[in-house]
Amino acid sequence: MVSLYGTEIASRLLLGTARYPSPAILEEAVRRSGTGIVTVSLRREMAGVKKDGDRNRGGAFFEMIRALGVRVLPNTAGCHSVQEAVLTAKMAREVFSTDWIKLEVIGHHDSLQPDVFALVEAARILVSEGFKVFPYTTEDLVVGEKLLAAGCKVLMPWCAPIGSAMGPVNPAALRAYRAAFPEVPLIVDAGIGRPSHATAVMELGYDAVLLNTAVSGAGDPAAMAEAFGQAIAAGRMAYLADPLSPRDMAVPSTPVIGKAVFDLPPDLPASTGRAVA
Ligand SMILES: CC(=O)[C@@H](O)[C@H](O)COP(=O)(O)O
Repeated sequence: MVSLYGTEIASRLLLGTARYPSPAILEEAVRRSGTGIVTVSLRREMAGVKKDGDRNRGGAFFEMIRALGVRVLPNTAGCHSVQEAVLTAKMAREVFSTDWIKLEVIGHHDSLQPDVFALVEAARILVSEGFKVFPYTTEDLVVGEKLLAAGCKVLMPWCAPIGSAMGPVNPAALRAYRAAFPEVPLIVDAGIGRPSHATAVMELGYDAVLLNTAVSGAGDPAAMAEAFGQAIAAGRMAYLADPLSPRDMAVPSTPVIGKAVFDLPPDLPASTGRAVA
């Protein structure tokens, strides 16, 4: 269970809904992942409506998402300014009847790195209008503090650029971020490529993982979704089980007391009591 804005969610995997080979495969992936939250890009779906002229396209997709029976976290993917993000969030609130919003304000064309200045500003506006904001951010500690001061109760640092599948490129920064915000639910968002990446960030103590491309772009998205569900649960269990820290020196894993002796020196009295193998 993870608690996000006072709502208890059973799965620690948040799944994106973009770029699946078909709606049926998306549905199957959601089901097999065990996720309790899917994120949906309002802007992307509405843009699709404009492009192909099919005015039902966006509506049909949103209906299908609603029918999945999981919580919807609309997102502002593709927004590049405060105004655009705020407007998209308001439209999403109407379409999905939710005050939850995953806030993305993209600042850099190639890396899709968030514009953290605009992000903080948009978060401040949306919180003041009653939204529960999930900000997609970098692992910058100061930006994290400013987002909390703006009223965010959850932080979502990236582990690598969106869609890159690189996995955690800066584990030390993610560790420092976790340590800096011990009481805040932290969700790693973007850049995860494999289930082992998700396990690794969960072992650092992150509360959940949000991912899309690693599942939708896999050869078998539904099977990959299930693998991610299990990997995230395993990482959480390992974190709670208090894993060892790495050491520089070898430490025998077999106890030496009472071990068998293979070649006793000839002058050793039998009274030493050492076993002879
Ligand atoms: C779907 C969504 O919200 C993405 O913008 C998100 O950041 C996931 O990134 P990946 O596709 O790299 O998992």
